[in-house]
Amino acid sequence: MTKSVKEKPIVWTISGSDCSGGAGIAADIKTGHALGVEVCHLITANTVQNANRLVSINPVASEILQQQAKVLIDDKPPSVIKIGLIANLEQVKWLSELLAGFKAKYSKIIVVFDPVGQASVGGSFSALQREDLTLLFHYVDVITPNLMEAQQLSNLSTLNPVELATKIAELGIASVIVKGGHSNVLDHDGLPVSGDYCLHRVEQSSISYQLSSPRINTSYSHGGGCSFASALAAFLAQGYLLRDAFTLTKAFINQGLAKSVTTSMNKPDYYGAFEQTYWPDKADFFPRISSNLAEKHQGLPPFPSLALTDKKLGLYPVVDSLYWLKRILPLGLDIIQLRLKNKTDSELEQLIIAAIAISQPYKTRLFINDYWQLAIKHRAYGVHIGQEDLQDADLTKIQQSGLRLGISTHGCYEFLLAQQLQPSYLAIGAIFSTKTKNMSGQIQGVENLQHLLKLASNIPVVAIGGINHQRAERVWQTGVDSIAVVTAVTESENAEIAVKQFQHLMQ
Ligand SMILES: Cc1ncc(COP(=O)(O)OP(=O)(O)O)c(N)n1
Ligand SMILES: Cc1nc(C(=O)O)sc1CCOP(=O)(O)O
Ligand SMILES: [Mg+2]
Repeated sequence: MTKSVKEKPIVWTISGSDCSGGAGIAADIKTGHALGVEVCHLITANTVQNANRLVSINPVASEILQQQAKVLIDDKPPSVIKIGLIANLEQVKWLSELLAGFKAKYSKIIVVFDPVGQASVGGSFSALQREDLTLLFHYVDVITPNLMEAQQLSNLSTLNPVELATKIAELGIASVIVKGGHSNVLDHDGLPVSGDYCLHRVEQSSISYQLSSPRINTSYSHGGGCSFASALAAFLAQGYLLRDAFTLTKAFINQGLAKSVTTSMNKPDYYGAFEQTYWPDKADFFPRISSNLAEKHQGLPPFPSLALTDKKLGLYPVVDSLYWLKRILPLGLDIIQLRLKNKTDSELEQLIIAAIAISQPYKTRLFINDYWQLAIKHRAYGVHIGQEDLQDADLTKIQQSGLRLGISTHGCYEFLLAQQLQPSYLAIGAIFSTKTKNMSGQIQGVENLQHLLKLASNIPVVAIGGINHQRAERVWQTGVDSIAVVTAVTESENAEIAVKQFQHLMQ
């Protein structure tokens, strides 16, 4: 079904027009449409340029921009505003005032700023210095400089993206993404990589995300920077968390660069336009996630498989007591989880010992949630670990003890990172909202589950969160290997019948 304009999130782009059609507004509109958002455009300057040179800038009067903002704000209010070329100080002042008003009235608007400085064909787009933009920085949520722009913004000469981003964040911007497309970093095999770094401040602390991909060489990248920021804006407008919007954006850029390689080969000396393609859905274009967790476990062998011959895992009940285990184990399931919460240490150990003993006579694989030390100690079949516990869990120990490992993920960043660890299965949640656990901000929906399944290697995937009988069919049709449920079994009128109905659906 096609989305109506009303259903589509709206992104405003406030940037310059590139008459050659490769960068600026043209790139923003093509990117937005490729990714399913509506784009309104306020043109800050009418540039004269072609593939070889930048001839002139020609700013548009702020009064016209203000009139455009005024007629659009009630008619097509933005979820995200993407800012590109700002041509002069008068525009900085106008934009700062506009954003101050919007931020006061519509607190959810996200502002993404791509600080367009140098033209890639040579020449400068604007004489504005970092100091001239100070006022504007107050209203920017995410800034996306390349390495050169990051050096200008930070007043540092280093090429280290961490140092650059940290310094830029001091300007008062919550999230800084330093694009590494122009860096000279090599991977372990001496091949050039393109690494992007994101520093994200949340309240008093900060989180960082680092993505890397093999460098794609093409001379058709004109407008790639604008497309990066507008893709990020489009994903954020669709409700993706920053880490997922960042990952999807990197994949979109890789996909576009790869597409233009063939064109580039025909005309190697011509500087052509970046190709905006479509929703990134090929695993090959998604980046590698660099993180302490991934580095720590590099070289760790895959976790043991679930040895599922050629059938799917099917229904995966997650229960919180021995009562439920005893009731459900005789129903012929391939997998079950004991998820204990709010127990004392001695209660936990006794319950886990008993659960393992009770499940012995059955073919059902018993996973213990959270308590990996006890699962190892008492030789459970497997352990399920969530994102909060993943950093501290000793995966090497779990691996060496022969336990199977399941990992929870919520969105493409966590999914790709967990997949790099090669667990026995990956869970994706929450598919729908659920009363069992507070998953706000992490609801995937069936459409996103479908996108994530395209990134899956041969590791079985479990869908979890808010899945009941009514919703199960749609979820099962995506091709997942298993559906995990809590309340659809434990709060059903008759658990045995509920299990049978799910089993029937997943035959
Ligand atoms: C199959 C499956 N998927 C996800 C979860 C959630 O695990 P986690 O993120 O560790 O959260 P808690 O269950 O500990 O609240 C799960 N248990 N099982
Ligand atoms: C325990 C749990 N983990 C989730 C995740 O997304 O990681 S969702 C969830 C709750 C599942 O319960 P119900 O089937 O009752 O909705
Ligand atoms: Mg947990």
